Amino acid sequence: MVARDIALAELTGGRLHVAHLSSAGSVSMVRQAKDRGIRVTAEVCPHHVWLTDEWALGGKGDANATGAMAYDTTTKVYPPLRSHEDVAACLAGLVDGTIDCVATDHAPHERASKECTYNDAAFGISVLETALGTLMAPVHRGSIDFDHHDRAADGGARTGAGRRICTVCFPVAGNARRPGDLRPAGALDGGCERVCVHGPQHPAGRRGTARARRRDDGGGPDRIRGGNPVEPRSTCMTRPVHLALEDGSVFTGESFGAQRDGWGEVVFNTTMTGYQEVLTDPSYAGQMVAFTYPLVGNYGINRRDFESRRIQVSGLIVRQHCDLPSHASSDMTLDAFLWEYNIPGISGIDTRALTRRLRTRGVMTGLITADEPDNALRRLAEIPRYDDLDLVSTVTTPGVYSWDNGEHEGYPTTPPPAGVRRILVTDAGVKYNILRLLQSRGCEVITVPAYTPAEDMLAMQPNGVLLSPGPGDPVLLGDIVSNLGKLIGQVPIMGICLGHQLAARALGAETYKLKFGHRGGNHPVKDLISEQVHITAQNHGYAVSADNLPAGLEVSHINLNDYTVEGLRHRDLPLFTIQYHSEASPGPRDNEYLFDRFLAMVDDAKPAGRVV
Ligand SMILES: NC(=O)CC[C@H](N)C(=O)O
Repeated sequence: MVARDIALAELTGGRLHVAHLSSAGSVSMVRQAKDRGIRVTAEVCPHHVWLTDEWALGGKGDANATGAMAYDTTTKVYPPLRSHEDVAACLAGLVDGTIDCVATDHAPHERASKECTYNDAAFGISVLETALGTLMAPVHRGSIDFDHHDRAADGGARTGAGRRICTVCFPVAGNARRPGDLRPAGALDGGCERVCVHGPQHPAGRRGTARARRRDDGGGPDRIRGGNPVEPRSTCMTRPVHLALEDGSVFTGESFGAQRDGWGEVVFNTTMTGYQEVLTDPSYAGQMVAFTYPLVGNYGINRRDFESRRIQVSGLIVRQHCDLPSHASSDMTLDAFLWEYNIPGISGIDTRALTRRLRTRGVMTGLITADEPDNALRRLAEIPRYDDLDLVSTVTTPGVYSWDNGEHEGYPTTPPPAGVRRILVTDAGVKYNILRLLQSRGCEVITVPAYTPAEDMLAMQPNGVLLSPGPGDPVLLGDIVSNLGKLIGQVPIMGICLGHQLAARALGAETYKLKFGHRGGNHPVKDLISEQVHITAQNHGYAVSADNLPAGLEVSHINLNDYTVEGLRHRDLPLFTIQYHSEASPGPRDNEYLFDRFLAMVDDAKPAGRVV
């Protein structure tokens, strides 16, 4: 291929640049072409001047050590790693100027694309951190000069390999998107999130003053560096942050999203997908969510999947976040999304250990901060406790709006056309999918603030009222509970999650706090009416007590994990309630039947003071 292209360049007088030169044959062809005055330039990747195909056998290049590390997927590159002869030829070509520069196109990888068989692994070596380090190996060996300028045979000046390395570290992610955005390491606290420092004199080294960050690449750099004579001086830094918990434990990770402190009740969610819906679910207000699924952000962010207008969690805790999402509808990375809404994230912590701690100790208040751990723990004591906060007032809509695949201020003053049910949704933290599902079932959907007096709601002549989910402890919402007391019995009601808890309290039932709550997409719940078991999406930390239920109220759904109450119905009044997220988003959709059950109840009931 190189010979053909050189011949074409010679024939046409055009210019040829050979990218990723890697074989001895190609080096010699380029050398001869240059000697003959053909306009050809070439580049080589750092790994092709140092690593041989023996690295693929494991043992850090020791061909006799084939074993567990054989076919190390981090060595799968294109062009492939080649023989000693090829490597020597590339090195010689770099030294004598046949090869004009060292170039990399960086290939950071998600762990998953390298933690698989050699055949399945993606091509590429993560060079964001290793490029210079690898290149420095022959420099340290004395085979190549970093700075030396010599005079080539043709009289032109040649520059040392280090001066000819071309690295482009963008996008680095976070807020540094263009070269001009990058600032020196000292500016880390001033807003620059991640800085890549490449240079032979860089004093920090890998374990220097700034924490070295392993790129999301399947562990390539570390695995390749281990045992390598290279003293890597190419460092990618990120801001270390801590997650301090009420029980005195501190998890140290790396900052992503907004660089500011975040605090709230730390809860874990076991869903494997649906991070956009979770982050925008208003029921998470006042909480920092830890995903047990280890990779979050891999399909990016698109506004169609939002469940409210903004991010509602006060912090995000992940094992690994993905900087290179892959999805046709993705507008931005998870990192940028958090940045946009000024929400801090911490990644790189052992979320499994965190989850076990939360399961054992129960949910706890936490603080994400770059402050020293001792300080962080001291400050934790002053942070308001989740159970004492009225969070509904922070998420409810300020005004009435109607839903028609989007929000419209106000509501129609005329009754809906015949046959169309008017459903009011009280917004204590409503999720858009509730509105979507009602609208798709032919309802006129009007959302009202959580504190709307019952009389005002009834004056809007609804056919039914849906009590929305929402954040916080229902015990704190006495006003809403007494208001509901005036509504129950006047109009068919379905309550979801917080709506379920509030309706239960209005009828005289008790609620209590669960140790670590239910948050995920796979909770089995039995519908005692249909006798069917459904897999459900959940997000709640409180539950209705099955003991001493008031007369007329009976349990309709139970959680098959812990037998807690997951639904109630009233024997005499048009009311039923569900503790979990029947609207899904995220999670299994097989619970939408409850909306049909609600509308059947609406259709059975007499219209409240209005003739349809
Ligand atoms: N999703 C919700 O509505 C949650 C209800 C309530 N805040 C709880 O945690 O139990």
